[in-house]
Amino acid sequence: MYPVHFGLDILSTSLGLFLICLAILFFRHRNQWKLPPGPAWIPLVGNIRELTSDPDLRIPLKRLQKKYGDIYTLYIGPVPTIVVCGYDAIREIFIKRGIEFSDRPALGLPGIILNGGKGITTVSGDIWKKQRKFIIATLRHFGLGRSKLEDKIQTEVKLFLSEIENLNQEPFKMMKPIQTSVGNVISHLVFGGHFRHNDPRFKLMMDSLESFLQFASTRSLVSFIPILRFVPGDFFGIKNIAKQMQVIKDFMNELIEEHEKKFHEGNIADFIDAFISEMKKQSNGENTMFTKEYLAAIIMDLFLAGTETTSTTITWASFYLATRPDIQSRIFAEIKANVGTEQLPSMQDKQSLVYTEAFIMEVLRMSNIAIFSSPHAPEADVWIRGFHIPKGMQIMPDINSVLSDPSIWGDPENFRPERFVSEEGTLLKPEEFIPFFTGRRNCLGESLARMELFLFISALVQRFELMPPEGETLEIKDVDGIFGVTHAPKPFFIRAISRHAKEMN
Ligand code: HEM
Repeated sequence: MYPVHFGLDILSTSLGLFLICLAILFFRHRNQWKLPPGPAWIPLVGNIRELTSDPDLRIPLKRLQKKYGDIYTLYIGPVPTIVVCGYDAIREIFIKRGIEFSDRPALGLPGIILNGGKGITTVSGDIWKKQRKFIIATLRHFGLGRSKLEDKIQTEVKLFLSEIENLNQEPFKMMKPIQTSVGNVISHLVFGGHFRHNDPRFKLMMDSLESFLQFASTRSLVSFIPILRFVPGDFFGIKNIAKQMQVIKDFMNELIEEHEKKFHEGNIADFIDAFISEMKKQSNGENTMFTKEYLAAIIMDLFLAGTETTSTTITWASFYLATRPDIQSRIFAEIKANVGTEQLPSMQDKQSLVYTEAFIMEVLRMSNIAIFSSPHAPEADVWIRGFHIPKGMQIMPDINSVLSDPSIWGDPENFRPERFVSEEGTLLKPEEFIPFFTGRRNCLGESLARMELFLFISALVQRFELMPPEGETLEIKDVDGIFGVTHAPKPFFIRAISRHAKEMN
């Protein structure tokens, strides 16, 4: 008994002291800074109660915006966070004053486990500027936004279509095959090659990526309360996730070593080669970001940022196609009239496939996969609309508040691709359409993602008719509402009926 009591005394005293320190910090914050208003919070867990008050995260966020206005303070665990809602506030802060708000806040636990702050997505200041410039220039060199890359994507589209064909109309979940396909598009750019859909090494790496993303989700308890990592044992799965991250790091390091062995300055074939070349040029410089550690972290970021996002969007698209046969028929009719059914749609066809592109935009708007974008931080102390916010404080743009704003879209709750088509039949591109966010730190892979979405989705509709499994119905209430790193649909089954086989019967 005694040792237990002793242990509890120490624990309760430490906890008490910790809470007092937090309270002091809070009142110092309030006095020192003039933070925007927000709901009362509980030390350590912050506003977790408000954020989890509805399984659909968008509902409490709307409630908070209504009560506290377009800029309010929310405690995510113990971390004070400024939430920015509505297009006007987002434009004012992230576009007009973008230079001041392009940093990232200090790393949370997922970032520490992921790359210790060395990848592109988590860095700030000068390192971020140099890295972003290098990555964009190098990816462009290897075809980003050009026909060179289109050929590589089409290779993956064909493999994806034959995977679906091989299912012989059996019900399947879209996420797995599409994840491998878009992961392979990144592989082409980064490693200069791709992996078979059943390659065990690639599969292990992709599964580990998925586990990491689930762990890093905004709703995982340790993301809210990083101090929980010190709880003995592995109740929160942190050791397990660190092990999975090691699998990914080993995979990346093996590929980097293979590239180093074959490296030839006259034959720079992919992103890794280009980075190694720069590493050699800068090997004498101090504080260089061209090191093997940075390279591994950047590649990991490109996989993480480029795979889950695109595959989740295509999975949402397959849901809307399967549940809205009227829309699916209209897309197919457009493809049939403008491209035919023999050759796959290409980027050249995009201009004539206005309704197909409008459908993709509506999927991006409705599914709204990056609800909180990524956190930003001011590079110095700043004033916004009369509030005084310290350097480095976490600032979250609420993208959903823009993509579902009735004053912009009229009927945001309805899935209606026509909203992106003008009376003259041309594609409308409203500036408030910001699924890739906006400003200086917007999505670095937007042009790649939009190319992939167009080529995969148009080919899917050209070759297959998607529908729910036989005798079953599928509705938005069945799939809506997993708010992890992305807003993903709950797993669901669909069937793909080959249009060619249907015609032959
Ligand atoms: C439908 C697909 C995608 C969506 C909706 C999406 C959305 C986003 C959003 C909202 C951000 C945060 C921007 C910010 O911090 O302000 C972001 C950042 C980023 N995205 Fe994407 N993304 C997609 C696909 C891709 C792809 C294919 C790549 C591959 C290269 C990629 C690479 C990145 C990177 C590297 C960043 C961090 C940029 C930085 O910190 O400077 N994304 N994306």
